[in-house]
Amino acid sequence: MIKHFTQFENRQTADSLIDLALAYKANPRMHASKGIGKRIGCIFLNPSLRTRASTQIAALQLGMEPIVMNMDKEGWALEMREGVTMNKGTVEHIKDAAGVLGSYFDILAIRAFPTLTNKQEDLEDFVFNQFIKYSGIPVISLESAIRHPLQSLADMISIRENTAESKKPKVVLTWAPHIKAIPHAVANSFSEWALGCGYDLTITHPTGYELDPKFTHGANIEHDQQAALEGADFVYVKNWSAFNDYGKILSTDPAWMLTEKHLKHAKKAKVMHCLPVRRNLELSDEILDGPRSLVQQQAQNRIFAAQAVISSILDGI
Ligand SMILES: NCCC[C@H](NC(=O)CCC(=O)O)C(=O)O
Ligand SMILES: NC(=O)OP(=O)(O)O
Repeated sequence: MIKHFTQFENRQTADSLIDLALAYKANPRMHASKGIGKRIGCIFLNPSLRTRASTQIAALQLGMEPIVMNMDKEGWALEMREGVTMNKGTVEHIKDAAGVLGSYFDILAIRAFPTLTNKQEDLEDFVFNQFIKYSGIPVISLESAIRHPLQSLADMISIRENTAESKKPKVVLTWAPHIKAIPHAVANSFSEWALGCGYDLTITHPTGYELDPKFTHGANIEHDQQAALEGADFVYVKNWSAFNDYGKILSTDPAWMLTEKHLKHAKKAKVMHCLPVRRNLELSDEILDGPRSLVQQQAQNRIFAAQAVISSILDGI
């Protein structure tokens, strides 16, 4: 039983969510009436393909009614700050909006990306936490300013499925080039979950791309990408913008894009990415279309990750 799902809690909870997700993968309708009469609201303040579809499928497989609201495009502009005179662009205060949502739904799920300009606000996960504060019901993160726990849970499921029981895999998170300033959430959460699940994690990136140490404490940081990749069992490819020089792009060096050549000393490595991926910028076609790629499996596991999380929250309602 869990209340909110916003981050890695502990190994035991993670292991039981992974077990439950794998049980749902084997038998998606095994609790088809568990959520009958219950409603989940999925609130998107940013675009999504996988999270939007997989969360609805997960809820439907439990008998729940999902309602999706693209508040960024179709909702009133929300005021998040306390005590302001709303005489500018914002139309409705989060207190009022989240209060209403809390009365309509049994579970609320929110996607709220970072500003990448206001570091303090992003680090507090301000927008996401305003929904928790004012809705008064269980909340699931669909990717907040600093974390993407449903993605990480799906990633841990995918690693488990591709690891022999006796083996402790070497997991590498490698930075990749991008043309835009990209959030830290996926990289933060992947590090938090991989370390929390007891994996041997190496993170490699150009200097200046150090992540928030709160999420990477215990990982081996290696600036030499070749050295980091040696003997890897799993290579997670992801771009993120600088954390210290907040939200900045410090490098677009194409040499960091993972290709087969980079994996000559990691012959068995499986390659992961949360998607969407910019082909031949972040990751090469040859890898994405080849036998190493786990990206489709990861995306499929998003359904069962969400189903395990929703089911565990339903246990407490
Ligand atoms: N939810 C999965 C990733 C979402 C987001 N990617 C992006 O914004 C990609 C945008 C682009 O490629 O233009 C991220 O990395 O946090
Ligand atoms: N991986 C992921 O969260 O994808 P979407 O942004 O499409 O939901």
